[in-house]
Amino acid sequence: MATIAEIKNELGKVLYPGFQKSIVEFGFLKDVEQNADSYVIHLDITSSAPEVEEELKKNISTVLGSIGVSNIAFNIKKPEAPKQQSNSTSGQNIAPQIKNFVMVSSGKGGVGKSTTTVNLAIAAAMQGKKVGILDADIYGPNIPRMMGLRGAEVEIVGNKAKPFSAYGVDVMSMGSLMEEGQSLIWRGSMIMKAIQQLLRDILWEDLDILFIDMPPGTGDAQLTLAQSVPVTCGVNVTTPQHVALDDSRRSLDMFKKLHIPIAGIVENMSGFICPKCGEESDIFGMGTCDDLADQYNTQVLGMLPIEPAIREGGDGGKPVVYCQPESESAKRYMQAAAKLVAFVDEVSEKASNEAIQPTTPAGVSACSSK
Ligand SMILES: Nc1ncnc2c1ncn2[C@@H]1O[C@H](COP(=O)(O)OP(=O)(O)OP(=O)(O)O)[C@@H](O)[C@H]1O
Repeated sequence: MATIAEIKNELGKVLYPGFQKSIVEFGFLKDVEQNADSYVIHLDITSSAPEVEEELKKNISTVLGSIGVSNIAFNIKKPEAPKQQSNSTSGQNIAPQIKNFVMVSSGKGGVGKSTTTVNLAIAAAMQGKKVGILDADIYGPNIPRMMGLRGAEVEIVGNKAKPFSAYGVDVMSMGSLMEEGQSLIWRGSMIMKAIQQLLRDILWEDLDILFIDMPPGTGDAQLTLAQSVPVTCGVNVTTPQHVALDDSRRSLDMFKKLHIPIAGIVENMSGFICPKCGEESDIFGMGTCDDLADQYNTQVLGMLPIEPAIREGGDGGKPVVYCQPESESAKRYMQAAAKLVAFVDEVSEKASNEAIQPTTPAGVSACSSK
């Protein structure tokens, strides 16, 4: 007769469908109870998709069968299935009022991902789109500062939070929901819940495009997003040095594995524009992203120079594209946004959301190479 400890130990081998972490690591296993004639496995999962539940039951039965336990009952708590048509791999589309989602990613931190998100989003709004920014960079949420919203109080309506509005764009950030300076150690399950709440519990209006500033790298946040909403396309931000490009490849590979169309690469800190004479000089290299774009069958959306006005705009909450529209950087952001908007329009016209979603079967991680 197996003990509860042995059963829990075996359950540590059961991966959560679509991820490479176990139900125990995610904190989804709540309890194991022994009744007169069965063991009850209590789970609290984040997906409402029936296939996730089925897959879990099957895998748990197999694993426990290997230690001679066959009399199993399940008590699975899960969110209510959304009524809307389901588009993403988990069977969810938790923010159906948003037409398009643009995931802005980078292979590593500090390359200018948030700066790019802010300026591209405002540029798209200036070109007539109804735009929002979701700052999902849980490790360094700095969009509020960049949008001049630092310290602004979140307004709660009913049980939802109302996005801020700045420079013609709706904005919500983890930074506005956490206390300033608060640093959290995020476990996988917390990241998943946080990302889903940022989509579900924020009063997003009907938007043409929601730009999502992701944490750097390729982790649970990216996977959760791709499983929660149909992501229209991804934008990769990198600096031109070859070491940065190597990290970028990981981020671009992630888009491919998640079946997210790649709208393009933004080469940031590409050359330096002298604020005194306006001359452009090469510092980290320029144009190195062209080959990368070719390899991934995509385009370079723009090459943004190191321009003090960009940093000042970010630090001071006065985005360059809006506040200094005559600057070289502002013009390049406008061009990059025009290319991006054209791509978004093309993807959403050509393919139904269903067709552009991750297609990995339950139980196979979207990021595994199997
Ligand atoms: N082209 C640029 N010219 C001048 N300064 C820039 C440029 N791009 C970004 N910066 C500055 O570099 C710093 C880092 O930028 P940002 O916060 O956008 O990077 P990030 O990739 O989002 O970082 P993190 O990984 O911490 O979220 C900021 O101070 C920003 O103002």
